Amino acid sequence: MQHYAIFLSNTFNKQNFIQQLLDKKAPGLFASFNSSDAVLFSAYTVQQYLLEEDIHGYSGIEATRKQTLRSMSSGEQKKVLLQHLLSLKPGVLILDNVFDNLDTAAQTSFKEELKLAGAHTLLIQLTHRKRDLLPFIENRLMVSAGEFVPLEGNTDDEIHVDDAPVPSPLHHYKLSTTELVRFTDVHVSYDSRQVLQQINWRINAGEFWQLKGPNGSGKTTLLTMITGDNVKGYGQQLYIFGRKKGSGESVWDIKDKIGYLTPAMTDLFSTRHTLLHMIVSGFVDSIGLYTIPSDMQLRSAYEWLQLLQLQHKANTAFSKLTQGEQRLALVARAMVKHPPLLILDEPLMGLDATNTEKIIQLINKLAAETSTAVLYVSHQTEKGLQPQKVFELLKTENGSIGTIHG
Ligand SMILES: Nc1ncnc2c1ncn2[C@@H]1O[C@H](COP(=O)(O)OP(=O)(O)OP(=O)(O)O)[C@@H](O)[C@H]1O
Repeated sequence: MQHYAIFLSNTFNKQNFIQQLLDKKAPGLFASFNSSDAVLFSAYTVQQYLLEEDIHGYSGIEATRKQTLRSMSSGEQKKVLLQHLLSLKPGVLILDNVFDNLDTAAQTSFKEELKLAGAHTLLIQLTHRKRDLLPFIENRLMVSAGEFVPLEGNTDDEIHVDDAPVPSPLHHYKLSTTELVRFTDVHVSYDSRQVLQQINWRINAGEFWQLKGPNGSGKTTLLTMITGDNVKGYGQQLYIFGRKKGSGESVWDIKDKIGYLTPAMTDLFSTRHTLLHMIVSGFVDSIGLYTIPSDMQLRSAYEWLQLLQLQHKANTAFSKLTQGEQRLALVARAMVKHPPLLILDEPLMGLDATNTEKIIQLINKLAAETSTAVLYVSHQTEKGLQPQKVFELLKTENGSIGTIHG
């Protein structure tokens, strides 16, 4: 079987290439794939099944699970999708950034399953990270001047971001406490299954934390309890910005003090908003800009674009930017108001090595040069990221427990 692993940069038109494979109109080297039906494993496919479940109450891939797809963690959703696609015994399986969101154990078991599947299914792996290339695929390609050519080098390149200062805040938050978040002996169960036990964690002003843990360990659950999007905190010793959960605090007050980024937000900006307006919208927490920005806000947004070295794209539609540029802009948007707490949920998902490095350097800089507390969430240790402390979730039979390092 002639499998292919293709290393891509974020500038390649991946969607178009995938569509050609699905339509059996693949060009040149890949024309031999056109005689077989292809299926796609990607974050987009998961989204499609979630939509299906939202509309019809059933996605069609969760048959072996009692739980809905929507309530599963992102890693669990990907595992279910792979099982489903492999059960179809497709002629061609396109793997788009297959290891995103997966912890080390899941990556190992995916590699084994894909190797077995490779005996009867042609695999085309598309990845933005060389370290994710499937070891058993010998045909390794990259794109150069629009052509597929043999891959050069086995390590990801490194880059450095501009050293301009972080723009100053336009407004200073007045908080009654320096303790932004406190969990004391907090536990969470879903349908009588305990997923978190005895969580004890404090996040103080200005600290730089990483929240880490394998798939399904409860990272999203903890995050949504902090942002006010999860009712599990009520009646427990959970304090957000000094107020006990359920003591009449407003969710909008909480959200006002938090800057938030998850890669899924990218799709929300599909309209014609310019990059500049998208950054400004961070001042008012809207998705896109619907109010007239003040001169100060516009000036500050330009300063952010300077830091990102994207001034020349200020009036470009956000949807027309490369994936790396969009992600840089979303970090800036979450940070423009210098919130007391900045939450970055898997901010590197789907990025190539160059953009990964840029975002990590930007995050380190924000944490070091501002008084914002940064909470970085991912399942793995990120090379180059410099959190002061790590809150690590470890799964046990009775739900995850948290340990603190650093
Ligand atoms: N509404 C819900 N109903 C039932 N189970 C749920 C619900 N929400 C979360 N869970 C379960 O709680 C556990 C923790 O999920 P959570 O999404 O917090 O994990 P995670 O650490 O963010 O995982 P991942 O890295 O895969 O995104 C998972 O086993 C998930 O299936």
